[in-house]
Amino acid sequence: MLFLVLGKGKTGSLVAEIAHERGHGVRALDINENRGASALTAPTLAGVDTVIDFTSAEAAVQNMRAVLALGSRIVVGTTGWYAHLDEMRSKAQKRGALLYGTNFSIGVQKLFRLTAELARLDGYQFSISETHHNTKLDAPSGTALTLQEIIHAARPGSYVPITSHRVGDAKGEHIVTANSDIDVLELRHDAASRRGFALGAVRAAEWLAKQQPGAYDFRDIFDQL
Ligand SMILES: NC(=O)C1=CN([C@@H]2O[C@H](COP(=O)(O)OP(=O)(O)OC[C@H]3O[C@@H](n4cnc5c(N)ncnc54)[C@H](OP(=O)(O)O)[C@@H]3O)[C@@H](O)[C@H]2O)C=CC1
Ligand SMILES: O=C(O)C1=N[C@H](C(=O)O)C[C@H](O)C1
Repeated sequence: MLFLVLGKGKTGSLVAEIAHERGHGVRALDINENRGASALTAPTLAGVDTVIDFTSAEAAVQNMRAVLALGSRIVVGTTGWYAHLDEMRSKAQKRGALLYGTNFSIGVQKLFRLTAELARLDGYQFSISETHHNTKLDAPSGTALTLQEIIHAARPGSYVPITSHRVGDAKGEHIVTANSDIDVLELRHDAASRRGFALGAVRAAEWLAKQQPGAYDFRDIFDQL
């Protein structure tokens, strides 16, 4: 397959490396080559199976609009753009295809499922802590917001605070804590490197290349990889 990776930063560069290791053709664009989604034209996308975006929230929205308008497929790992989710889902259901996820690590997908199970426990107060590198632009992390949404789905209206920490080059730690008067339960995922995110994104791009137009959340499809 041929993938076009948008963003040559910490994660995008690893996505390109892993896609190449898995035998795919890879092209990559940085901000100077794709400012305002300027590179995302029909000639650039001709022959590309899936575009993969690890840029910024503002750029990702511009990139999704351009890719979907041309009827192409895009995997979006970038976080912080979810105020535009309904718009992007509706565009992708008509033309192209979109797969998005706050976290492409399979370990975190398991954490999501375990959190849904834990959140069914009565008599506990839930809280979330996330720790990332100090160049991260969004807070709370997309993953922490997903964890909060999962707990709210089980316990509507409950107070679930998120604490964000920014430390050195921390790759991404998420802790879900359930506190009662008699005990404390914790679920913790700590990324040792960015490889889990990048590998998940490449596998998602391989999967999306074979799908019909539509909008897909990585949480709903990772079992199919
Ligand atoms: N879903 C997941 O599993 C994961 C999600 N993420 C998310 O991915 C995003 C990127 O993270 P990370 O790699 O750490 O960030 P980086 O800042 O290291 O990389 C982002 C890169 O994208 C570049 N860029 C900005 N706009 C464009 C554009 N229009 N076209 C091409 N490149 C562009 C930036 O350039 P410049 O710096 O010059 O602006 C930068 O080099 C974040 O939102 C992060 O939260 C990260 C890891 C896992
Ligand atoms: O910016 C990051 O680095 C990460 N961002 C994602 C998020 O916001 O949850 C996923 C992962 O934790 C790494």
